[in-house]
Amino acid sequence: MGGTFDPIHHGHLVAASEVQALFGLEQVIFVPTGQPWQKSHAEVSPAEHRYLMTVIATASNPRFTVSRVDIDRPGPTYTIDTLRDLRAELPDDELFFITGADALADILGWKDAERLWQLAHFIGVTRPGHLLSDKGLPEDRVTLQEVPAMAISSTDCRARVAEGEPVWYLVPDGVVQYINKYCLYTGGGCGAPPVEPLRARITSPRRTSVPLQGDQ
Ligand SMILES: Nc1ncnc2c1ncn2[C@@H]1O[C@H](COP(=O)(O)OP(=O)(O)OP(=O)(O)O)[C@@H](O)[C@H]1O
Ligand SMILES: O=C(O)c1ccc[n+]([C@@H]2O[C@H](COP(=O)([O-])O)[C@@H](O)[C@H]2O)c1
Repeated sequence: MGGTFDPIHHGHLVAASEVQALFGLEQVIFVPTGQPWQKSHAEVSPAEHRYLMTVIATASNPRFTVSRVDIDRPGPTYTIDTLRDLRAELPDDELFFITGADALADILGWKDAERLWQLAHFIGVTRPGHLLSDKGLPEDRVTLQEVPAMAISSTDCRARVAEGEPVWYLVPDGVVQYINKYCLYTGGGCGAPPVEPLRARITSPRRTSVPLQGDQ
């Protein structure tokens, strides 16, 4: 499932969980966009924040994982590249791309749209306020799927935080706390240290200030 996830919310998670169960998918890979070229760049939070919120939101589900392919690839994010990268990582697996009704309606305007169908099967899910239709799309490569209606959008979540309104239960608890910690969506930072790519921290040497028993 590709998305800007700014922030990830329960609408994304319910749709992914429902499709995973109905289609018997081994795993759902959440792929936060690097530079979503159809959204105003100035308004999109740094990719590392969006990636970490997605990791926090999905951590408890053994069928959910998060990929860095889009945020590690420079330049605008195109699904044709996402699917090629995932295909290279998973050469033997069948790929499904989960997308909401609003995104599905625009898909013919995506880069190399006519080639997308060779790389994955597309599952379009219902979304309150948007008509779900596969008109003009190849029938054998697109499946429409009704999912429990969650009238939540990232836009609304950002607006609520900016107004000082709660986003509890619209997004996972850990994401609420992450938003507060880094003062996201408030129009200014709050002195929290900037996030570094997780990769860089994992590869740096481990240190402990607590001497282990028997040391000295
Ligand atoms: N409530 C929802 N129900 C079903 N699908 C959703 C829902 N919210 C988002 N999606 C789908 O999830 C994918 C990623 O969405 P995205 O990260 O852009 O979230 P968003 O809520 O639409 O964000 P924004 O409000 O910033 O545009 C898209 O395919 C979108 O259609
Ligand atoms: O490939 C494209 O041209 C393209 C254009 C717009 C959106 N997408 C993908 O659609 C998914 C949802 O995007 P968004 O902007 O609604 O978060 C995400 O995976 C995007 O990379 C892809």
